Amino acid sequence: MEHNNIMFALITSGVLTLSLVLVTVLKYKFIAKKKCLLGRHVIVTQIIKLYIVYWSIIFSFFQVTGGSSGIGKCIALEAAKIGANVTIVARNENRLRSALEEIKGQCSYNDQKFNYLSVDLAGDYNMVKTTLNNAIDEMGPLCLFINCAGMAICGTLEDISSNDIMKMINTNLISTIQATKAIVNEMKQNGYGSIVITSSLASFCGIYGLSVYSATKFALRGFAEALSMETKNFGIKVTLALPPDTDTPGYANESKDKPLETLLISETANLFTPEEVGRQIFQDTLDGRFFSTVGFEGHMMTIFCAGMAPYTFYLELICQVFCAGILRLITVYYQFTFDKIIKKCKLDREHLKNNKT
Ligand SMILES: NC(=O)C1=CN([C@@H]2O[C@H](COP(=O)(O)OP(=O)(O)OC[C@H]3O[C@@H](n4cnc5c(N)ncnc54)[C@H](OP(=O)(O)O)[C@@H]3O)[C@@H](O)[C@H]2O)C=CC1
Ligand SMILES: CCCCCCCCCCCCCCCC(=O)[C@@H](N)CO
Repeated sequence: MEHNNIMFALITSGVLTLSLVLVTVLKYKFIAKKKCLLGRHVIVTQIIKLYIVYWSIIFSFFQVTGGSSGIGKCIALEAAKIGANVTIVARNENRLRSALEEIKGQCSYNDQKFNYLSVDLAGDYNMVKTTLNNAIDEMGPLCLFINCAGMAICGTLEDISSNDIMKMINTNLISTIQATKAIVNEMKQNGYGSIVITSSLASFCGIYGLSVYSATKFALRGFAEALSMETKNFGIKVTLALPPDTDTPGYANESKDKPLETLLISETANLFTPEEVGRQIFQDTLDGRFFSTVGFEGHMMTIFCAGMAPYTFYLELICQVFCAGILRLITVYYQFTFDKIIKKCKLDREHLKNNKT
């Protein structure tokens, strides 16, 4: 009996090993033809998947808009670490040059290529298209395009100037639409790649003091879902990045005149470092996920606010189907706390005003 068990165990493990090797060889042989696997559902064991995906990234070309600062720069650093050729895009050349030096410092291979492009992505479309496509001609087929340019100007609607409104619409919405339009055809012709649209948790929940900003970020959600539908049959994956408050230069700038209500409500989803957020966005993009966020509240909101967004794996779909109802109840509690914050800030402001008079 003992002898039979040993034989059975040996034969089973032999068959399993052989089938794993066979699957790997077939996948490797089939997939190796693709220059880039980003977003590909490489259905082999996790270890082999990581090896093949990361192997395919070496010397693949990535473009990161808003890559001279904050979250965009951190994503560019992650790409450089695993061997990608990286181009960062922004307006200010001094910041681009210093960011590029930092990114070069993270490279893993001597012949990785790095470049920067100084262009206003919300400016003339033909200039944007020419600039981005010249870089592609120079650096090779585009594998991953990350839209990270954006900014927030905080304040109640009556306090936001029409100039600020146009600035947020141009920077957050027009720049992403124009930059993506400029490269999408190239990616479709290649038949592979990934596009990241950086929105915000404020695209799931309109926030006091971020009315116009939330509008631009809600719009990016619709843009990402539609783009995902348009590109999925061309082997392209779209990732919608939904960061909570992230401690970047942009965050420091927007905090200068941020209403207390906005600060206290946004704090609900905590404050993260750009490294944490950038690493998560990069990893989720490699995994071909549609939603990318960090933190408990962020993940709860992607389950609750899924709507008609594409799901990436069955567990995510099951959570959305069975948890959306109860999460709706939980959001009532959050709305109750937000209302309390807003009432208290209003009362405090009135007391302060009365004490002054
Ligand atoms: N920080 C946060 O709390 C959160 C940020 N986000 C989003 O993440 C993204 C990055 O934010 P963050 O890292 O804080 O921002 P930063 O201000 O740190 O960086 C923004 C980058 O975008 C570039 N940029 C801005 N406007 C343009 C333009 N018209 N054309 C080309 N490049 C432009 C800037 O460079 P230059 O000025 O030289 O052009 C800079 O490189 C934004 O879309 C933001 O809305 C979302 C949620 C939270
Ligand atoms: C379903 C149960 C959980 C519900 C939790 C609700 C929490 C809402 C918090 C919203 C935080 C918005 C941060 C915006 C950050 C941003 O974009 C600004 N820094 C501008 O850059």
